[in-house]
Amino acid sequence: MEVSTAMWTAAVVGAAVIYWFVWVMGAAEVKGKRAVNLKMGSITRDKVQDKYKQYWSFFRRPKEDIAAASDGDDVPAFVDTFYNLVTDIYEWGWGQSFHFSPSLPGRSHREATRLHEERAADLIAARPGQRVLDVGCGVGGPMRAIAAHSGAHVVGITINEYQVARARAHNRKAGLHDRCEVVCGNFLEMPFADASFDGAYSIEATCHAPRLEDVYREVLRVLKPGALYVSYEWVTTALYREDDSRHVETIRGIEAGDALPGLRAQHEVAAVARQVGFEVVEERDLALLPAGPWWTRLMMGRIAYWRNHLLVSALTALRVAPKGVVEVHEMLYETARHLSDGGQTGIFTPMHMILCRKPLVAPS
Ligand SMILES: C=C(CC[C@@H](C)[C@H]1CC[C@H]2C3=CC[C@H]4[C@H](C)[C@@H](O)CC[C@]4(C)[C@H]3CC[C@]12C)C(C)C
Ligand SMILES: C[S@@+](CC[C@H](N)C(=O)[O-])C[C@H]1O[C@@H](n2cnc3c(N)ncnc32)[C@H](O)[C@@H]1O
Repeated sequence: MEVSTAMWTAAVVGAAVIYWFVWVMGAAEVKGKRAVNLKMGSITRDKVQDKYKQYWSFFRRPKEDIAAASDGDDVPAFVDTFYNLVTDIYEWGWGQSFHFSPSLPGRSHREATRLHEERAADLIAARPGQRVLDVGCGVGGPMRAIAAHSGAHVVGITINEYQVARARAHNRKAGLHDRCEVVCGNFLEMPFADASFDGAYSIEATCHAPRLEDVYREVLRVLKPGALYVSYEWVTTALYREDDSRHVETIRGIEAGDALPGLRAQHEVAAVARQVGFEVVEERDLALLPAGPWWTRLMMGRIAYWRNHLLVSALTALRVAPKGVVEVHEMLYETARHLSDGGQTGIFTPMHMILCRKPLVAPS
């Protein structure tokens, strides 16, 4: 074979391999966000690396320091930065629902995710004609599933503008834009009138609040008397021991890589709900048996993580993805390790469910 023919053959085969790697292997879970389209939210390309460094130096501090700094008031701005950095990577590698769910034998991750979301809608008895609030809605995976399942009108709030744009685009594409609304705002000071919702839910979102009571008080304010609120909370369980250095490392790793100002203990959640004025109807860790393990989805993906690491490195080298994406991806990889350790040891759960009711008569 002539040299030029060999070179052409190598070039064509190389291009086919790259095409296959980027476009065909693409997303780990849901097609729709491709690696070549990874943006870093509303951060301009040249600022990604700096923003990541600022984020990391803020959240890797001990939780006491985060709470002490401006009394926790800086937290929402850094959470916003976090979601600018991770939203596209989450969509690309996980899907449109940014949460975990118990695994179900014989069911796909997508089905298990949807059933976990529908369970929230059923717990608050959401139905057609109602106006339901999604506290910390992400790009709206749960919102669309709940609107479709219950027939209710869902209003979501997120601090991150980029997520608002993504969620609205997904709502339109799904033909649910008449029943799903998205608002950009802080769930610690919501731009909604008192007693304006028939129900509310939060899925793995209120863990970002520096003080849980602040977000629960806001939810209580906007609910009508008698309305129900369900939350899936990230907490440490009774198995967590502060004197075990491996436990501490796992929990610190989860907090730093997930923009959390400090995980709460499981037993604190109901106390906070009662303190702000809710009646607690039920609370239960949805990760406990007979539920299938939620963390296996993270562990099964080790090979996928390496493929994704190679992809983001190649795309950064080719200047398709902005500088800094590799670091963000690396941080998520580390976080996944801590999360699955937390799940396997049982010291952490991302699905402590609490169901509350706003009393019909305000306590005097
Ligand atoms: C509720 C929160 C987010 C929970 C999860 C949706 C995300 C937590 C960790 C994320 C991921 C970790 C590893 C990534 C992997 C390295 C990459 O190749 C593809 C995406 C990941 C799987 C990513 C996906 C989303 C998570 C599972 C928090 C923030 C309160
Ligand atoms: C892990 S995501 C979960 C999103 C969604 N519940 C889901 O399951 O797909 C957490 C969400 O909480 C939102 N959030 C965090 N802190 C917030 C705040 N102070 N005000 C409003 N939204 C906030 C984030 O922007 C993000 O949308």
